[in-house]
Amino acid sequence: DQILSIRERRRARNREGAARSVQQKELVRARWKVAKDAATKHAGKLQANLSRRFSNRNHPENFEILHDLDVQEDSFPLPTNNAGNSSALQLSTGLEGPINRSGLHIPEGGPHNPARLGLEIKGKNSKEKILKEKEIRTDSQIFKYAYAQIEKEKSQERQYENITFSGVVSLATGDEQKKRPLIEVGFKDLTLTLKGKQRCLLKCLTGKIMPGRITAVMGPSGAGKTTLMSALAGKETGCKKSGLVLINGKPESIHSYKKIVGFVPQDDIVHGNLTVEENLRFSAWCRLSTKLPRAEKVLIVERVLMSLGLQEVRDSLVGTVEKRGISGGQRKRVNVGLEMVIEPSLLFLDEPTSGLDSSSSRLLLKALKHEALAGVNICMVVHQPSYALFKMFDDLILLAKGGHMVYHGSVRNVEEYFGGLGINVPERVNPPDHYIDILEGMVEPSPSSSINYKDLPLRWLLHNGYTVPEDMQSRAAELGNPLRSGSESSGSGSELQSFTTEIWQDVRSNVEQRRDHIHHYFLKQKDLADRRTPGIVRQYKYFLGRITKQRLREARLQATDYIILLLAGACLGAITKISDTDFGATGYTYTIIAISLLCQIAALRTFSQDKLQYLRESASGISSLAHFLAKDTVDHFNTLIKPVVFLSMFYFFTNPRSTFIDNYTVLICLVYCVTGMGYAFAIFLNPGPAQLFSVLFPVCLTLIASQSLKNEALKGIAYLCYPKWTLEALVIANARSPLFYAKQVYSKQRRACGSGLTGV
Ligand SMILES: Nc1ncnc2c1ncn2[C@@H]1O[C@H](COP(=O)(O)OP(=O)(O)OP(=O)(O)O)[C@@H](O)[C@H]1O
Repeated sequence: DQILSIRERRRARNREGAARSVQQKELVRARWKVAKDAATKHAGKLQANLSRRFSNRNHPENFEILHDLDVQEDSFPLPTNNAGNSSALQLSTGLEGPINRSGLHIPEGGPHNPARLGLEIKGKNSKEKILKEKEIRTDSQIFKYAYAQIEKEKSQERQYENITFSGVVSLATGDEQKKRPLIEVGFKDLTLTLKGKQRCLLKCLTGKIMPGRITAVMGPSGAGKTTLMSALAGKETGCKKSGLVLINGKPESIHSYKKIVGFVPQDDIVHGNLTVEENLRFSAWCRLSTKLPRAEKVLIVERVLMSLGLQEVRDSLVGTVEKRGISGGQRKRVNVGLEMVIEPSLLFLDEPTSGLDSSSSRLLLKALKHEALAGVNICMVVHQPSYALFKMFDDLILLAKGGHMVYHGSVRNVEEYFGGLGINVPERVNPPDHYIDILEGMVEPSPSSSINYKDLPLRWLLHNGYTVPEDMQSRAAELGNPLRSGSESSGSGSELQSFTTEIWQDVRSNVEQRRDHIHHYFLKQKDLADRRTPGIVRQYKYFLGRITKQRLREARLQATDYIILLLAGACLGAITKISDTDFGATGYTYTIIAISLLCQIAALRTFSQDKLQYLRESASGISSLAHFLAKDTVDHFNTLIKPVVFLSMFYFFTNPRSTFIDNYTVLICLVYCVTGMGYAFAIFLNPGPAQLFSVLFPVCLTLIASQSLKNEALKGIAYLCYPKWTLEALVIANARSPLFYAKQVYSKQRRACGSGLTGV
C-alpha cells in the first residue's frame, strides 16, 4: 500500500507540475494574444492613415492626419526598412504571402480567407502532431499535452459561445471536432411480454432515438422506462420481444455495436477499492481503440474528469459500504464517467441524475450535451427533472403505466401537443411533473374537457396513425376514430390460474431469464463497431495491474487470513499425535477440513465480491478470460504461501515424521483443489448458496472419506473425494519416512534378538 501511495504521489506531482506549466503558458498566450490584437489593430489604423495620406497628399487638411500619424508612430515604433518591417509582421501573424504597400502581409483572398487559414493551420497541426507524438513519452509530457489540449478546447468553446455562421461551418468541418460513428435506433410496434407470466411490459411502441440528441424517457414509477431502455440496449431478460428494432435503419443486433455502446446502470457499479481515476482509466484502457496513443487516452480521461467535476476527488478511493469513500453524487458521476471515457456513439443512462443536487445534475447534463455535440446518441431515464434541466433535453419519450407511449417527440413541442388535447400546464407548475401527475391519476387532465388520462396512449396512437392493439379498438371506436387493427392480444392474464400453474410459470420465467443472461453475456455477435480494442494479452496486463492494486489495498484482509491459518496450524499441531498405529490420521482429517474451509472461503471472495462489476464489464465486451486468468495469477501467490504459513505452526507443535517438503507438496495440491472449487461456486452460484456449499462440501466429503464404509455406493463416492487422497498421501508420507523405517527396523531387530535369547 505504501509503494502504491508513493507511486501515486509521484504521479500527482507530475500532473500538478504539468497543470501549472500549462496554466502559465496559457497566461502568456493570453497576454500575447492581447498584445497581438492591439498590434494588429494599430497596424490596421496605420495602414488606413497611410493610404489616406498618399491618396490625399495635395489636400491641405491632411496636415492634421499627418500630425496624428506622427504621434501614433511614436507610440508604436515600426522598423524603418521595409524588409525588417515585413518580417516582423510575418512573425507576428504567422502568415506568408504578398506584402502590401504599407508593408503589411496579406494572404491571397484576403487576411480572413477561412479556406487558406484552415489549410495552413491543418498542415501545421498535422506536422506538429507527428512531432508531438514522437516527443510525448513521460507522464509529465503526457499530462502537459492533455492539459494544453483541454485549455485549447475551452478557449474554442468560449469562441463558439458567440458563434457565427462561419463558426458553425468550421466547427462542423473542423479537424479538431472529432465526429464519432453515428448510431440511430428506431423501433416499430415494440412489444415486450414477460415469458411464462404473459404480462405485457411494453406495448406497441414506435419511435426513434437520434444521434446528436439527448432523449429523456419519463413516466410514472413502474411505467416501463428501464424496460424500454433495456430493450433498446438489448439487455432485456426473460421477455418475449415482438416488433422491430432497427440500427441505422437496418435490422441488426445492437450487440454487434457493443464496443461503442455505453450503458450506465441505475446502481453505481464501480470498484470501491480503486480511486476515481483508476476506475476511469481501466475502462478507457480496455475499451478504447488500440489505434489511440497513450497521450490521447489520458486526454480523454482528463476531459471526462474535468467535465464531470471530479478532479478534486480523482485520487480518492471510491469506497464501499464498509469503508466510506467519495460522496454518493460523486460516485454516481464516476458511474457515468466509466461509459463516457470509451467515447461511445450511443449512450444509455438509467436515472443518472437521481440523488444529485441541481447543480451537479446540470453539470452532468452539460457534459452529456457536449458529448451529443460530437454526434453521440444519448437516451436517459429521468425522474422529476427541474424545468431548467428539462429544457436541456432535445427529445422526450413519455410513458404511461402498462408500458404505453403517451408522447414521443421534441421537448419544445410537448406543451403544444398536450395543449391541443386541452391539457394545459398551470402556472408555476413544472410541465414534466404535471404530465406525470396526470398519468399517475393524481391530477385531472383538464377541468374544461372530459378527457380521461387512460385514453392518452390511445390518443397518441391515433394522433400518429399508428396500429391500434386489439384490446384498445373498442375504445378507439368510441372515440370515433377510424381504426388500423393490430394483431397483439391483450395479454392481461386476467383469467384465474391455479397455484401449480403459477409456480410452473414462475419456474419457466426464471429459467428463461437465466438463458437470456447467458445469451447476453457469453454469446458472441458479429462485430460491426469498427473499433479494435485491446486483445486478451493486453487486457490481461491491465487486469493484472488493477487486481494487484486491489489486493494490496485489501492487505488487512489477507493478513487476517494468514493469522487464522497460523492459529489453525497451532491448534491442530497441538492436538495431532503421530502414533505408530494411525500415523496421525485423526489430526490430519481435521487439518484437511480446516485448510479446505479457510482456502475455499477465501477463494470465494475472488470472484463473488465484484461479480456485478464483472458482469458490467463482460457485457461491454471486456474479456472474461483475461479477467479470470489475471485473478488466478494473483491468487497463485496465496496458493503457494498458505501451506507454508500453516505448516510453520503445525510443525512447531507436532513435529511429524514426514518431511516438510512432503507435507507442503500434499497441502499445495489440496489448496489448488479447493481453490478451484471455490472459484466454481463463486462463478456459477449466487453469494448465499456459494457460501453454504463452500462449508458443506469440505466437511461432508472429509467425513465420507475418513470413515470405513461398507456401502458400495458410498465407497464409490469416497473414491472420488479429494480428502481421501489427501489423507492417504499425508499418512503414507508419515509411514514411509526414514525415521519411521529406522524405528521399524530397530524394533524388528530387538524382537528378533529377544526371540533368539528365549530360544537359547
Ligand atoms: N424481468 C422482469 N421480471 C418481472 N417483472 C418485470 C421484469 N422487468 C420489468 N418488470 C416489471 O415491469 C414493470 C416496469 O418496470 P421498470 O423497471 O421498467 O419500471 P420503471 O418505469 O423504470 O420504474 P421506476 O421509475 O420505479 O424505476 C414493473 O412493474 C416491473 O415489476
